[in-house]
Amino acid sequence: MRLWMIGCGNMGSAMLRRWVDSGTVAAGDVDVVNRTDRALPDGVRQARDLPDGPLPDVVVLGVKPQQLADVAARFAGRLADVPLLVSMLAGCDPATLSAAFPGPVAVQTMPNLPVELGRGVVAIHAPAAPDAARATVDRLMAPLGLVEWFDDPARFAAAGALSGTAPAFVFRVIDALAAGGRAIGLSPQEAAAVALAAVEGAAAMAAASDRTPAALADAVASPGGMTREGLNVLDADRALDTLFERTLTAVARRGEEMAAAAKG
Ligand SMILES: NC(=O)C1=CN([C@@H]2O[C@H](COP(=O)(O)OP(=O)(O)OC[C@H]3O[C@@H](n4cnc5c(N)ncnc54)[C@H](OP(=O)(O)O)[C@@H]3O)[C@@H](O)[C@H]2O)C=CC1
Ligand SMILES: O=C(O)[C@@H]1CCC=N1
Repeated sequence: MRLWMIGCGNMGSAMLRRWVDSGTVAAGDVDVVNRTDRALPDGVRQARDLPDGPLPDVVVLGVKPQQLADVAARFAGRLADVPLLVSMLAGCDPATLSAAFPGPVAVQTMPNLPVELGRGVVAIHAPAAPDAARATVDRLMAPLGLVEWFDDPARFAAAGALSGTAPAFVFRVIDALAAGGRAIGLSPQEAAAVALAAVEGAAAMAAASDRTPAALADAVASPGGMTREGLNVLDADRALDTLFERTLTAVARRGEEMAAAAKG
């Protein structure tokens, strides 16, 4: 599959590394347009402009949403006959993408950073995409992790808000657990190592188990033991639930603002 990627920063390069590592795309079949060179897989070509020659099978758009108008002004004409445009721009729906880039079938996605390890989530929204385009997108996204299509825009927005941002919140949780470890006497290095290993093990166990996370938490909490005392703090007044409800509500509200701005 031949790809052109316009904007290949933190998120685009994570996807690209997985595509190349998994053999989904050959590095030599990828041309990246960035404003400056980035560390990308060997064999990927990068430049300041689109290459001459035949059009690719797919254009992947990975700039910031605020840069959509600029890149459309520069590249839309050249891309009019490309079959498929896959965007990762938060808030830019298929209609907005098609208005900016007339011609290709426009597919809105919301990936997250762990796609680099094939352990990510990719939410996809393209209700009008024909079956052939959907099949190409599925082939491209399958090696990245969990792939979910949402025809309903509100559910896509909610899923993307959760999946796109959750890695950042989990990274914060790792740091917060380490801070807790320091507070009870561990060195910074010890606390960081123990917190990360505990989160990694717990996430892997939750993924492998047929028990719910709540049941697994109960399995950790021996009656009358240490864990129950800690859970009592987290659960009091729904403290942790309330914190994440407020967090995701703020995320969703910002997503709505970005979607409104993208529509102009
Ligand atoms: N980071 C994440 O976890 C997620 C990000 N996204 C989406 O991915 C997109 C990119 O985000 P992210 O990777 O974090 O941001 P980055 O800033 O890391 O990447 C943006 C890339 O676009 C390039 N770029 C900017 N302007 C132009 C231009 N005019 N022409 C060509 N290339 C350009 C930048 O190059 P340079 O650095 O040289 O300016 C950079 O490589 C956003 O739309 C975001 O909504 C979606 C889900 C998760
Ligand atoms: O913060 C953002 O807007 C992007 C989308 C989800 C993750 N990063």
